Amino acid sequence: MVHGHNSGRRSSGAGRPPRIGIMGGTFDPVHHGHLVAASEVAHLFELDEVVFVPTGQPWQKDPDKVTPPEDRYLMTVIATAENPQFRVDRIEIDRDGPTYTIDTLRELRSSYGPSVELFFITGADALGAILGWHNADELFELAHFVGCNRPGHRLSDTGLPEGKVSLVEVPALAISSTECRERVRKGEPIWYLVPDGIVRYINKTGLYRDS
Ligand SMILES: Nc1ncnc2c1ncn2[C@@H]1O[C@H](COP(=O)(O)OP(=O)(O)OP(=O)(O)O)[C@@H](O)[C@H]1O
Ligand SMILES: O=C(O)c1ccc[n+]([C@@H]2O[C@H](COP(=O)([O-])O)[C@@H](O)[C@H]2O)c1
Repeated sequence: MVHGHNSGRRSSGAGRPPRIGIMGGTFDPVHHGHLVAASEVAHLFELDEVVFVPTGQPWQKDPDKVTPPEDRYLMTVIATAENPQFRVDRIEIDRDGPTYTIDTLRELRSSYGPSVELFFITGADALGAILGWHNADELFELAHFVGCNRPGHRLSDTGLPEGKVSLVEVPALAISSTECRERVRKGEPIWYLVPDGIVRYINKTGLYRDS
């Protein structure tokens, strides 16, 4: 198990460089689709740790429709707290300006050290849009990308650099944050779509009720 950012010089228990997964997302709210994808990729790629990175200011989304970062961060902490292999990083929440994955990968690469292998985990929809991300070309030099299937989205690596992307099948969960928010707004249950603690956090704070 790898703890903290300065563990890059250590080898993992398997005697190889540590392998760190990075699960970036708006997590508005975090749901079981995110958690299953992270867990399955951790298993398939023998990751030592998965770092969940809630976005600060997702520049391709309408800022008026995105929940404050601190709520999204707290929900991600609650959802991942029981898994010793998962942790949450504030790196994007605490950075000013629009959130670019390239900045996050540069920072994580520099704090973990050069020997660590980084795997950025995305769903099929995010992977399909990756060429429109800030400094897209450089992304693939800093991490290996793992694309996961997602109901309603075609999983493809067409146009992406060879050898830099893996496509994997994870147990398909037709859950989206949009649907969770909409269900809360309509007074419908979201039990079992998200961890129990997220239902309670949303009930306690009143999030999504009037949006
Ligand atoms: N059900 C799912 N299965 C696999 N990957 C998923 C699933 N839901 C989200 N992801 C992936 O997790 C990452 C973060 O997603 P995000 O936080 O935007 O959730 P979302 O459900 O897509 O949200 P929204 O509906 O608000 O767009 C993205 O790479 C996305 O593709
Ligand atoms: O770097 C970018 O330009 C960029 C543009 C869109 C999305 N991303 C990242 O992709 C991940 C999933 O984003 P989203 O919008 O589907 O929650 C998350 O880590 C975002 O920061 C990154």
